[in-house]
Order: sequence, then structure tokens, then C-alpha cells
Amino acid sequence: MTNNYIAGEWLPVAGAAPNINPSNTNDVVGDYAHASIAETERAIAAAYDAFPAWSRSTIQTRHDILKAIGDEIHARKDELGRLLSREEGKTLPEGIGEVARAGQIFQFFAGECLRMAGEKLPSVRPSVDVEITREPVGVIGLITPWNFPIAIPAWKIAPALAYGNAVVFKPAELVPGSAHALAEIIVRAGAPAGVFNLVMGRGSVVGEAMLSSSKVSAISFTGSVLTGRKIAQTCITSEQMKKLQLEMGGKNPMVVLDDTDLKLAVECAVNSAFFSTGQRCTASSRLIVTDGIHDRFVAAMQKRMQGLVIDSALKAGTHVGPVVDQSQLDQDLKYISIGQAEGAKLVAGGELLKRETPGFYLAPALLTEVSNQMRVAREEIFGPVATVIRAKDYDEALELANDTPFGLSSGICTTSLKYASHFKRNAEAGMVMVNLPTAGVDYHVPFGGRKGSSYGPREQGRYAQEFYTTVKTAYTFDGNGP
Ligand SMILES: NC(=O)C1=CN([C@@H]2O[C@H](COP(=O)(O)OP(=O)(O)OC[C@H]3O[C@@H](n4cnc5c(N)ncnc54)[C@H](OP(=O)(O)O)[C@@H]3O)[C@@H](O)[C@H]2O)C=CC1
Ligand SMILES: O=C(O)CCC(=O)C(=O)O
Repeated sequence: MTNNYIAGEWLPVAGAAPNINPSNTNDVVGDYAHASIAETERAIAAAYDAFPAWSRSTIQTRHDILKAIGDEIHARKDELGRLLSREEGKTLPEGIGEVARAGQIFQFFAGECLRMAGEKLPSVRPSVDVEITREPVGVIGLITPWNFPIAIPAWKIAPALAYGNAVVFKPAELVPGSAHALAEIIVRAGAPAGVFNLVMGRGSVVGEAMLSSSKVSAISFTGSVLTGRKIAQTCITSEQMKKLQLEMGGKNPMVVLDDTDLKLAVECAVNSAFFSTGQRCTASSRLIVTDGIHDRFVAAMQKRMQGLVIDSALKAGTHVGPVVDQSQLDQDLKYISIGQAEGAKLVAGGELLKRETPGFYLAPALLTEVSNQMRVAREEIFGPVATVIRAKDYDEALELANDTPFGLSSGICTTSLKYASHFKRNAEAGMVMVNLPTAGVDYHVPFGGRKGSSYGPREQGRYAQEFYTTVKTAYTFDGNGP
């Protein structure tokens, strides 16, 4: 059984759960610990005790630890990528790519340790100086989803440690393997006891213990809107007001205009909607296509989708791996039926597939004749299911793109500089992509959305310091006269 890492020790715990390979449900990746409330509280207390010393550690110490973590992840990207793909179901190139990205994130934040800066300003009063500095926040609880088993933990853990915070990390129950491997690397790199704690287990047990603890100053969460709202309700009450960062769902539009390069638009749509099995909060799930190109676009999509290889994540040549588990598969199938019942037409995919090994294989689905008011166009499905919505022109396409409760990523495919520039300025989203998939972001720039997609400061890049630090303004009177 694989243990939790609490207070500087790998601790055996009472409970464990099997980690199943979605490409082959007969393959158990391992049995991973399930922590209790008491064990979670122990991890929180250890982080709380370790915080003062770590917050005063030198930037060189933090840099060296983060760099060692990033370097080891990078050096082992093939092996760790295989583990990730085995437990989550994204293809091997996607798994290896994600691990490489996690390594780069730690290397980036190693550099950020050395780039911490403050400000010195004149005061409005004589002989007074004002200094503005950033300080760590305290113990930060990190709650992560299953769809990016190492990159999302990396982009929360790396800035948390870089800016001097102590961490209690709860990975998603479905993907403990990558989290455990990452924890081993962090420990090996020399993070002092208590500074980093891995507590695997249920959201309803471990997660909730973190939310209600007065020793946890801040929570960074990525996952569903439902859980995000619940977290907000627990963390911001009359009893406690934790600092919060919530990254939740998306219903990301990709606008395709008449003047687009059709081949490019189809590649962007297939990548955004179906790669990583559509299980990305940045996935394009609404393809908003103007009249003049609509039918040609749908036909080209059907043709392109016929060429997609859906198979085991670990098999060479697979383009789309399995859905992560039975419950997500049920959700995908349910939404395909809901769409059809609402009047949408299933023009490609949507059927269950049998492969050499038993797994959750679903042919990516394309629904046409979708209106923006249908449930399939409004609710996050989180699977390889895309909808096509017809628009009469650019203005209507933009209006439809913005008519959603979400606002994470928004894309446009066009050869027109005029429309691309207008879209960049007017898309109501945190990220805008021109002639690119809506998913797949750089690791050194801010990530996050608007409206129902995100709450709190941005993640990633140097903007991450907004969440992982707190600002101090210090005034000094030097005793001299004016
Ligand atoms: N926007 C995004 O990036 C993501 C969106 N989703 C959406 O969420 C749906 C369900 O996926 P799911 O993984 O269940 O998402 P959840 O939001 O339930 O899970 C995300 C994380 O939160 C934890 N969690 C669950 N309940 C609580 C709680 N009460 N208190 C604290 N932490 C909690 C989970 O733990 P545990 O491991 O026990 O579940 C997991 O670590 C998907 O179908 C998709 O629509 C999912 C993943 C990512
Ligand atoms: O698109 C990406 O690169 C990141 C997506 C993501 O963070 C998510 O799906 O949770």
C-alpha cells in the first residue's frame, strides 16, 4: 500500500483504495492510502508548526529545492508520463507532455524565488519612507482534480512553496499515483518536515477537514462548479474568511468564421474538443460556426473524426484515450441523450467502443443543430462531446460566445485581423485564443477565467504571487525634519 506523507514521515493509514487503469479495468495501478479526519488534522498541525521557519528560509534555499524538484520531474518525464496515462487515461504523448510541463513549472518558480521584489515609495508626510513587501500567507490547502494529475498540483505547490508557505495537498481520489510520485520527489529535494504534506483520500473527508480548520489560511481548488461553490460556502462565513482561489468549469466557445482556413479550424476544433478525451476545463464544447462555412465545416469535422484512433492510452498511435471512469462515462452518455432529446442531431460518434482491454471507450461525439439555450450548450459535460451552433454572422457569433454562465477560454478561427482584434477585446473570458485551440496553455503566464469559471486571483506565471502572498505596507519615520 502507498502511504501519505505527513509531518516528515510516510505514514501507514487504516484505509486504502485501488487505483484503476481506465484503459484496462483489470489493471490495478496500486492501492493508495485514504486518510481520516484525524490524519488530515495531523498534517495541518505539522504544516502550521513548520510554517514560521520555512517562511524565513532564504530565497536561495527555496530556489534550490524547487529547481531540484523541477529537474527530477523533467528527467523522469517518460516514466512518470506512463504512470499518469495509466491512471488517468490521456494518451502517452499527452501524459509525457504534462509531466514535462510540471517540471517546467517548478523550474519557473525556482527562478521566481530570486525575482521577488517590493516597492519603496516616498510618503506624503516628511521624513517618512513607505515600503511595500509581500509575505507568505501561512498554511495553504491545495485540492486538485483528476484531469491534470501532475500539472495542476505543480502549478499550485510550486508557487505556494516558492513564496514561503506550508502546504497540505489533497489530490483527486482517482489519480493518487502521480501525486504520490510528485510527493516523493519533493521530499527527496529537501523540503523540511511539515512544509509539504500529502494527504490522499476523499474530498468529503480530507477536503472538508482542510476547509474547516482554523490553521489553514487559504485554499486553492480546481474542480467542478458544485464543489467550488460548496468550498466557498464553508470557507467564507461569519466564523472564518479564508483566502480562496477557485478554478471551476468552462463551456468554452470556438467561433469559426466564413473566412477561416478550414483545415486549421478543424484541427483547432478536434484538438480543443476531443484531445485529452475532452476532459479539460479549457475544452471547446461550443463550436459557433457562421452560415457560409457551416456545412463544409461539419462535413470536414465528420471526415477528420473518422480518422481518430480511440484506444488504450498506453498504445502507440492512440489519439484519444478512454474516459476517466464509469461515472464520467455515464455523464457523457447522459448528455448525448439529453442533446438528442432537445432536438440536436448526433452526426458523428457517441457510441461505446470495445477494445482489446476492458475500458471506458467512447467515440468522440459531434452534435449539430444545437441552440445556445439547450442544456448541452450551457452545462459542462467534461467529455469528448462537442456541439455545433449556427450563427448568421460575426456579431451573432460573438453574442452567442459570450452568452454563457462561464468565462474561462474563448477562441476564434479567422483570417481577418479586424474580427480577430475585435474578438480579443470583446470576448468575456479570461483567456482568448486566435487560430489556436482553446485548450493548451503556456506555463509562465496567467491562467484563469471570469464569471462562473473562476474566483480569486489568477494562477500561474508571476501573477500567482497575488494569491500565495499577502501585501505589507511599512512606514518608517527617520527622525529628521522636513
Ligand atoms: N474544471 C475542471 O478543471 C474540472 C471540472 N470537473 C468537473 O467536475 C465533475 C466531477 O468531477 P469530480 O472529480 O468529482 O470533481 P470535484 O469537484 O468533485 O473534485 C475536485 C476535487 O475536489 C475534491 N472534493 C470533492 N468534494 C469535496 C468537498 N466537499 N470538500 C473539499 N473537497 C472536495 C475532490 O475529491 P475526490 O477526489 O474525493 O473527488 C477532488 O480532489 C466533472 O464531470 C467535471 O464536470 C472535474 C475535474 C476538473
Ligand atoms: O488547457 C490547459 O492547458 C489546462 C487545462 C486545465 O487546467 C484544466 O482542464 O483543468
